[in-house]
Amino acid sequence: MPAPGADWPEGVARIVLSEVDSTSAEAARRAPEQATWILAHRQTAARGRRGRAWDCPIGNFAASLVWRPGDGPAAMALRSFVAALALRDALRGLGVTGLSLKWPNDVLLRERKLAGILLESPAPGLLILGIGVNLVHAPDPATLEARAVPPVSLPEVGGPTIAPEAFLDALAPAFAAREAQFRAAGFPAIRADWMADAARLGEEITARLPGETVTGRFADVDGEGCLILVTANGPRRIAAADIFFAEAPCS
Ligand SMILES: O=C(O)CCCC[C@@H]1SC[C@@H]2NC(=O)N[C@@H]21
Repeated sequence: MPAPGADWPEGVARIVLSEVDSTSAEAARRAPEQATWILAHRQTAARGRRGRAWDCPIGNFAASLVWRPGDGPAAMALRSFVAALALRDALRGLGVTGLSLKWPNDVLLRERKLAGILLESPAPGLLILGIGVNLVHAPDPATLEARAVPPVSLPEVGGPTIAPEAFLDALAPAFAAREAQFRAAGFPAIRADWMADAARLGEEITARLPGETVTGRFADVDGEGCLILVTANGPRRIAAADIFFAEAPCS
C-alpha cells in the first residue's frame, strides 16, 4: 500500500481497498478503536443520503472516516459541517475554485453538486463520515430525482486532475484541522466559516420534509445546525430536509 502523504494526521490509520461494497459499510463492520480513513477505488453498493444509491465509477473519490469523537449525538451531527468545510478546504488547496456549501452537507462547484457527505452512527459513540467526490465523472442528471441540484465533475469545468489517493492525502489533514477548530472553539467558529460560503443565502429555497414541503427565504443556520427559513407564515426551523433551489444554475 502506498505511504500516506507527508501531512497525514498523526494517530489516524489509512486503509486503501481496490473494491468494497461501501466504504461506510466496511467502516461499520471494522468499527476500529483508532480513527481510520477507508478509501475504495470501486464501490459496488455505495449509498447516499436517505437510502439513495450513489454512483461511484473508478476515478471518483469514495472514502469514509470512522472514529469515536467522545461526545454526544448533537455534537456528532455537527460533524457534517466540519466535514463540508474540510472538503471545501482540501479542494481549494488543490486549485478548485467556484465552490460553495449547500445545507446540510453538499459541496457545490458553480452551484452544481460536486461532493456529498453521509453521516452515520451505527453504534453508540461511533461516527462514520462517508464522502464521495466527482473527481472524474458526474451521474447522468436523468438518473436523479426531479429538481435535484444538477451534478458536476471536475473535468466538466476544466478543473484539475486529482487522483483519489492524492485527494485523501489532502482531505485527511484538512479534516483534522477543522476537527481541531471544532474542539477548540466549538460550533460558532465552524458555523461562521460555513455561512461565508453558503449557497443561496438570502434567496428562496424549498425544503422537502417528511409529509411537507416548505418554501421560504434561506435566512440562517442556527447554533445547532438547523436551517432557518422565513416563510409566508413566519420563520421555520428545520433540522433535516432535502433542499431544492428555485431555478437551475446557468451553465
Ligand atoms: O447522498 C449524498 O450526497 C451522500 C453521498 C455519500 C457517498 C459516499 S461514497 C463513500 C461513502 N460510502 C458510501 O457508501 N457512501 C459514502
